[in-house]
Amino acid sequence: MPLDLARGPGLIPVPRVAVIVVAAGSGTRLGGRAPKAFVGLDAHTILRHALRGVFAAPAAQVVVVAPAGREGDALTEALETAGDRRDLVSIATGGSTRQESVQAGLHAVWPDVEIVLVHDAARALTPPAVFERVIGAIEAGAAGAIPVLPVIDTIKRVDGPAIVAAVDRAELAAAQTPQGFRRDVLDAAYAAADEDFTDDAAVVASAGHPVAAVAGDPLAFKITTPADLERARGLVAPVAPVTATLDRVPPAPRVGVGTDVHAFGGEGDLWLAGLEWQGEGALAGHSDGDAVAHAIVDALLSAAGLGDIGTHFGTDHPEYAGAHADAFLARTLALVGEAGWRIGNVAVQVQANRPRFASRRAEAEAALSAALGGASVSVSATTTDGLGFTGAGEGVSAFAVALLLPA
Ligand SMILES: Nc1ccn([C@@H]2O[C@H](COP(=O)(O)OP(=O)(O)OP(=O)(O)O)[C@@H](O)[C@H]2O)c(=O)n1
Ligand SMILES: C[C@](O)(CO)[C@H](O)COP(=O)(O)O
Repeated sequence: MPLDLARGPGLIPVPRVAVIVVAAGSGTRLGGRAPKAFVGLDAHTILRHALRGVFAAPAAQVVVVAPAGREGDALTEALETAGDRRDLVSIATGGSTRQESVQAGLHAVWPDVEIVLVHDAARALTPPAVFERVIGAIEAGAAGAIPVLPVIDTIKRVDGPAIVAAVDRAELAAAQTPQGFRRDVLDAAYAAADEDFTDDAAVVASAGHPVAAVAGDPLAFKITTPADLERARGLVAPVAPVTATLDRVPPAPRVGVGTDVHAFGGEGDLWLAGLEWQGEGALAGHSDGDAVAHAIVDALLSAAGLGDIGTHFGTDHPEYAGAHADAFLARTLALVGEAGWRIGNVAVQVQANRPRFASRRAEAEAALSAALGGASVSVSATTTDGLGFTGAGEGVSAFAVALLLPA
């Protein structure tokens, strides 16, 4: 039965659509160092690219289903993509199968939502028009609709190494996402499902509902293997000027800058440049106030185009309250690595009357380098001839520069 709603200039409300973005898979076939959704395509992750397409669709709610432990990062990606639609974002924790992750997302869908689309983050380059076709089919009366592409290869049925039969490919289609359903149909089908299916259309079909097909899009391919990742990276890479060279242009290195300031007045001993300075006054801050480490974090994140320290370590990440440099730097190293970068070098300068760095400079460089996986880190220190707040001994300032190279 069609949803009894039509688009009109303020007369009849349009049905409210939620998009569940399942991003909790591990990506074993990709073989990456991070959950697949957090692997970089360019300066941004697969999840960020997927969310761009989702936020371009007419969604009233966007539920991102994240791997356990990565909910904060998923929230960051969603909020940064949402722009002025941040109120639409919800986060859920995924399960060990796609079906469990979808179920977790369904629990987070708001009560007034009438149409639910389920979309693989791994189909990161899906054009917004695909979302519109799926929504349109449901508004027109389908209980469910999925995008499909014709199968282009000749298909055989096999038994081990033996070809058993030819299969008529005209009867086949390759299923993509977003897969959309009337909310009541999807909820009931998921509640009743007693086996594991690879897509939502199969869950709904097992509950006895017909599912319609709409045209898919080649750009909605799923990033599954390293070859898929290369293809996606090629599609998002800026086009090199034809005059530059006939050879492939390698990705350019990127530099970033960061500064941080903390006032004295914290509790306990001072922590600065990854070292504990017993007998020196502590800096105040949400974490340990290590301005040197924080300036380095900002420099690395800015070089990678990943925002700044507030983006990844703000008050919505309570696990970093009181944390020391090693926790901040290790996480930052992972973030830039997942985005496809390795550290060339980092240089940081401290402005402070105290502590005196001369006797511990090598120790500080070693501690910061170790936290950054062995990257080259140089530390310099200066006073400001009694000028400014550092000259008055009120606090510490640090300025860092970082160079990133394509991984
Ligand atoms: N437990 C899972 C498994 C998959 N997915 C999501 O479902 C989509 C399709 O999964 P797919 O990419 O095929 O699976 P992965 O588990 O990510 O990869 P692999 O099978 O290679 O491990 C992806 O966006 C993935 O993040 C999920 O949210 N939770
Ligand atoms: C929903 C889906 O994208 C349909 O193609 C699904 O994730 C497929 O998973 P699989 O890797 O093809 O099993």
